[in-house]
Amino acid sequence: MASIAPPDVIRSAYAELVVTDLAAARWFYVDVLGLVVTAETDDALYLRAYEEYTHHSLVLRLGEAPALALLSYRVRGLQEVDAAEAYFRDLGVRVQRVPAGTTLGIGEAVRIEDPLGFPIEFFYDCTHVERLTQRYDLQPANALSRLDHFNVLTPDVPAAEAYYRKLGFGVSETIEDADNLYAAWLFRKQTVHDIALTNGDGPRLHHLAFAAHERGNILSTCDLLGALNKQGMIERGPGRHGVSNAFYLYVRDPDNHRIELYTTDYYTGDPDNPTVRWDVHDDRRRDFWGNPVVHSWYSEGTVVLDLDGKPRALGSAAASEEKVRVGADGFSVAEDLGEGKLGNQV
Ligand SMILES: O=S(=O)(O)c1ccc(O)c(O)c1
Ligand SMILES: [Fe+2]
Repeated sequence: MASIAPPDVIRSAYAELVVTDLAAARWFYVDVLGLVVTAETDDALYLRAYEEYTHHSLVLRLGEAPALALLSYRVRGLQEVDAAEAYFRDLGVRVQRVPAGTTLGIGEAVRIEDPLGFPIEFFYDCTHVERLTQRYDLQPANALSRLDHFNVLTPDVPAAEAYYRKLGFGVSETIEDADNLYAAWLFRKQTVHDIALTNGDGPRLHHLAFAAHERGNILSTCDLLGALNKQGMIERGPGRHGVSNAFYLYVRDPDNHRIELYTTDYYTGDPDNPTVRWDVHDDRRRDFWGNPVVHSWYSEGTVVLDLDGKPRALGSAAASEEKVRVGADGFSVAEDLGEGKLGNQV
């Protein structure tokens, strides 16, 4: 029997995070990161970045405990929402068809619990709102332009990569060695990734990333956090990634969700775009300047909910990149060298 074609996914479009203090989250995402409020209710905030005309790219919903409630992809038309329903019913995963307005601003959609254990949505119709690309009168120094990607923790990266390749995603970069595939970056839009797969106990969310137009926007967030004496919210960076070539900063929000600010990756739109394969022993892979990766970046992630809002149990990862002896991480080599010495110091 002919296999059913996957839905035509355009891009990673929005995520819904559960936060335990909506006012604290509003301060962080609006007053500090500068996201724009499209809509606000007693228990939810609908936020977007300056280049976005679709209703939102981030929903913050008040709840008991921090969690990821949904990762949502936009597809190329309502017929692709139908295609998503057919594809995933055939795949045998849990599928829900939800009416327009289930999420404010979003039309009819299909929601699934994907084979990796994540709550995923596919939609097309949505409310259009003012695109603020040239509203320089509103934009702060650290303005963000758009949601760029999701990064998820999963115990079986090879299986996850195969699942997303079957969904029509291209593989832009990987981190591997002879025995393991530790991480993979996959795309539908013509940049490095819409989804990245990070080896670790999962399903958990590793981070959501927003793109900025230039490094200065990201450095302004660093300066703002310092000025507010909130520099402790910076987890990793600023720096230059090896994988993706992007300039980056990772911050943790009041509920410890990880947000990446990201700029200047590269075009991947030609059909023969080559996959960049990094050896896990190359200490430029995670930070091109060889700066160490902090332990929390490897070990911590956000709990994921199922479609009933219940936290998912975790599967444990077999291999661990963190344990591979690499100078850049400092951390792993330092363990070998005893107290205080960084592996990349002579
Ligand atoms: O740290 S990595 O260089 O592997 C990296 C590359 C791109 C990303 O978006 C990321 O979060 C992490
Ligand atoms: Fe990222």
